[in-house]
Amino acid sequence: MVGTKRKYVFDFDSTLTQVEALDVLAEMTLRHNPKRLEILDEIQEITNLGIDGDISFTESLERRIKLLNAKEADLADLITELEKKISKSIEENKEFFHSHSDDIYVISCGFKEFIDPIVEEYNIPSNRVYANTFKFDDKGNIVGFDEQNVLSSHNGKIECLKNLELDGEIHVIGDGYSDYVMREAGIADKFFAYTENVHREKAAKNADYITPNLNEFLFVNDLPRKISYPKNRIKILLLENVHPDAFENLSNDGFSVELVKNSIPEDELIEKIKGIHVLGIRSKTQVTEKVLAAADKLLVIGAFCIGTTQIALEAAKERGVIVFNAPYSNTRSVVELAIGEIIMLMRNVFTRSSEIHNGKWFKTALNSNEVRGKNLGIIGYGNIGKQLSVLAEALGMRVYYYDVSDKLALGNAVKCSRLEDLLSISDVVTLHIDDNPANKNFIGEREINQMKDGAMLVNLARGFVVDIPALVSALKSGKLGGAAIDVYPKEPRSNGDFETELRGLDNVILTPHVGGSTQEAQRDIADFVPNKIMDYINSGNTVDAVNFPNIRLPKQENRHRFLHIHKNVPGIMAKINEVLAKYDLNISGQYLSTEPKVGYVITDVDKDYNKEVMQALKEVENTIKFRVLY
Ligand SMILES: NC(=O)C1=CN([C@@H]2O[C@H](COP(=O)(O)OP(=O)(O)OC[C@H]3O[C@@H](n4cnc5c(N)ncnc54)[C@H](O)[C@@H]3O)[C@@H](O)[C@H]2O)C=CC1
Ligand SMILES: O=C(O)CCC(=O)C(=O)O
Repeated sequence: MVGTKRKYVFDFDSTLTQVEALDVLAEMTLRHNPKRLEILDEIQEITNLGIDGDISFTESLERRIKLLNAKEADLADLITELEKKISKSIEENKEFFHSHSDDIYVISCGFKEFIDPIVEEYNIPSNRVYANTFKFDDKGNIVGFDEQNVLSSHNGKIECLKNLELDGEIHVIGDGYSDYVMREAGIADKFFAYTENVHREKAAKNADYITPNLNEFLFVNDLPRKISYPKNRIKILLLENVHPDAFENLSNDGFSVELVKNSIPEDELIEKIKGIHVLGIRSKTQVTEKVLAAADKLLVIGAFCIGTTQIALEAAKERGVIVFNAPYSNTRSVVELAIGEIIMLMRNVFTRSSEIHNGKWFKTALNSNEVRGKNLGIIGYGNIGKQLSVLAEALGMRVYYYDVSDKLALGNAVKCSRLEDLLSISDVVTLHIDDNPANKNFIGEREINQMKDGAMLVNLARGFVVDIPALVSALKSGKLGGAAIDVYPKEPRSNGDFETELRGLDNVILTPHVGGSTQEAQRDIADFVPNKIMDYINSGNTVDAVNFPNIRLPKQENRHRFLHIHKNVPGIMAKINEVLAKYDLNISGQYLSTEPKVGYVITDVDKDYNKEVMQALKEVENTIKFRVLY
């Protein structure tokens, strides 16, 4: 055991465990009581009044025990329940309790009958647990508590700690007012407000330090801990109203997450990005080289969408910033909208609908056609294009497709090797090419002229791929029979006014870039992208990264993991391995993946090593980023 001068005094309820034990006991004993809910509320209120110091603790205890109606026999079940409710970060750091056992005390206003067996697992013996004890009658009913015990009285913890006469610096870790007062009374040196389970304003306000979990406490005190860096220190900024599930997923894993509704312009982002470890965006936020240069802590960018050209991907790579996207989450949503729009355009539905909105009845079959048997030309036969192909065939359409890459036809779809072949045969042309800047003005006057007279154009890809003035003039002249446009060369950063030359034209469906905006897609993205982010932060995995060598890593158990991102220059791996050899590390696995510009090497090592090796690895020439994970 390691002996130190410092002593650690832990509270029990809501600190070592996630719950207040007497509340759990009440849930059990009142299970069959018809007034259960009322009594539970009352007990909870009394608990809080006691914890916050608003009524005397003795009074709180007396009133609760009376309402509890518990028996000695209930305690075994309570202990079983509490064993399942140990605070997450306490459970993770069992090793700390074992290695520092001699310096750890529990001072609680709870009861030894259930605290002792719980903390025994954490190597804290009964003689270092200070708590109340129950009084039982001869039938085994809990009828009271030992009133002589100082802990049953108001501010009893002060008295208890004083009586212990501990030497050395005393740190108190707890969630309530009764913990803080030990510091206020001058018998503890520091009070850490423990907020993993409950954030009590009074305790937090009076704390020397607010610790959201034990990892943070161990980190700031440089004590042995399960994880290298407390997750609450990792700051995540999510822009553009990403689905709240993303916030939940990332916060539940312990990260500090901020949600912002809109996209923010470059100059604001340059300021806001400082100190941020993870940035989440959708299609509007431009992550430029200047933004990346200001991003002093940035590790990952999550694009909560498919497209990633809004991000300076190369610059991110060179700075060791990994980019993930959600390549499939909104595919189906785009496809369904495309199908709907194709039918609406072919039936001229929006024209008819606008007429009625304007008070005009015009029943006609003019320019209204079924899609069955018509030719659909899909440009870009990727994830969206292919799925659309299958659904369109199911509706009886004849599908033609064109793609720059060689793509296998699904169903009876026919591949066109020249764009003009597709344009000249299609009744509806739909664009699903990617957001590569080279696709600018992909459909212009020349391509429109190659289309059938009266054909329809659908664009759910990117605004810049269509030359809008050419489209407007083709719609006005009647060369094209209609269009459905979801994306625009310039889109606003947030909801509000918007102007486009396409406004007011007949049989033109205009939507505000909502192809992927369904509950299903956004929920799926909010699951997919955070998982990628967490996987990289927590274990170094880069599988599915858009701009980075992909490495799928095995889980490391009982090892430390070195993540080294470097410029891919000759001899760099030799230098890294030279350092590892110099410090005599025992390597259990090494994984390397490189791209022309960067290399990513992961080394799993035995836990005992000279920590100077970390600085030495950071100093290897051409190192971009270095992290240790455990
Ligand atoms: N409106 C919206 O809300 C949404 C729009 N999108 C857009 O849809 C695009 C396509 O998405 P996915 O199908 O998932 O992408 P994908 O990458 O699976 O497919 C794109 C296909 O286009 C092909 N392509 C690229 N340039 C081409 C060209 N000049 N000529 C012919 N083929 C070309 C590629 O070879 C690839 O097969 C995304 O890049 C994004 O810009 C995606 C999701 C939602
Ligand atoms: O809904 C979004 O934020 C963008 C959808 C999109 O265009 C994409 O996923 O690339």
